[in-house]
Amino acid sequence: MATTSIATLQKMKREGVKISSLTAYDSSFAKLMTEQGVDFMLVGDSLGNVVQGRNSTVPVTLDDMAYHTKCVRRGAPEAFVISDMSFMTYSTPEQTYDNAATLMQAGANMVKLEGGEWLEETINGLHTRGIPVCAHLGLLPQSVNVLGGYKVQGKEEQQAENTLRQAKALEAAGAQLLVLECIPSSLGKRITDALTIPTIGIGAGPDTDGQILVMHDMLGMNSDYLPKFAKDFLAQGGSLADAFRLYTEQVRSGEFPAPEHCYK
Ligand SMILES: Nc1nc(=O)c2c([nH]1)NC[C@@H]1CN(c3ccc(C(=O)N[C@@H](CCC(=O)O)C(=O)O)cc3)CN21
Ligand SMILES: CC(C)C(=O)C(=O)O
Ligand SMILES: [Mg+2]
Repeated sequence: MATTSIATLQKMKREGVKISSLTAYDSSFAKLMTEQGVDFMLVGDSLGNVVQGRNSTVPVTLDDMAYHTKCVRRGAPEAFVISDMSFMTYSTPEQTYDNAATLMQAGANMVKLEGGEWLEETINGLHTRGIPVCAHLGLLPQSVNVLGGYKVQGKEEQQAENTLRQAKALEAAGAQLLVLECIPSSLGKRITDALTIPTIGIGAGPDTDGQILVMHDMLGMNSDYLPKFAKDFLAQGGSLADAFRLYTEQVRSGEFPAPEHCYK
């Protein structure tokens, strides 16, 4: 399989080919999902929830992220891998450069940071120093204690305009990819249309340039509670390989996400 790069993802946006991505935390799953056509993987700090059994991503450390990034990289030597910068590892630009370097040297191709305009200088500094950046707007799970829960963001028109403005600012600062989490489909479309960089949605509607899900959610493993945007592909696929293959097929065809996975 051809090696994916940021250039591949840019081309997919230009040509209207939907991007399929999943979180990955270990080598075995990274290998399997890459073989089934998943375009890129995110080593998400959601590992705090699904691997470590915590109730938020706040306790996850940079060492945790580096460890799982190494595991994923070993399973998929040619894949495009993004690693989340964990809580409070990107508070200042200087601190961010050191910590991002640790993740890049662990095997990441790009790092992801949660937040808006306050990150402009940091993103520009990373980009200038050769570290590609994925931004993340909408619901920011590392801010769950500020938000008071995991809620849909950008429902009011003023909030929506604010998010759109931040998206443009982060693109201008050098972000090359943007994750949009838990926002109305209409806002997902507005932001996607306004940017030249690809947008990757999780609960952001069908019109983002690509989709991402937490692997455990798309395998139906989150037994107590599944977010509205999740879908169990193992139930339909019958095997892990088929679940990953079906997911990519349904993202490509636009069958996923369906209206029941989206916010109005
Ligand atoms: N397993 C797992 N899946 C995830 O998607 C995920 C994690 N863990 N951990 C980190 C964050 C937390 N995330 C979450 C968690 C819950 C909702 C959720 O329950 N959303 C409500 C919105 C309700 C509303 O405001 O209307 C929903 O019903 O979908 C959303 C995102 C996404 N990330
Ligand atoms: C939900 C995705 C986008 C994420 O940031 C994570 O898995 O940590
Ligand atoms: Mg994350």
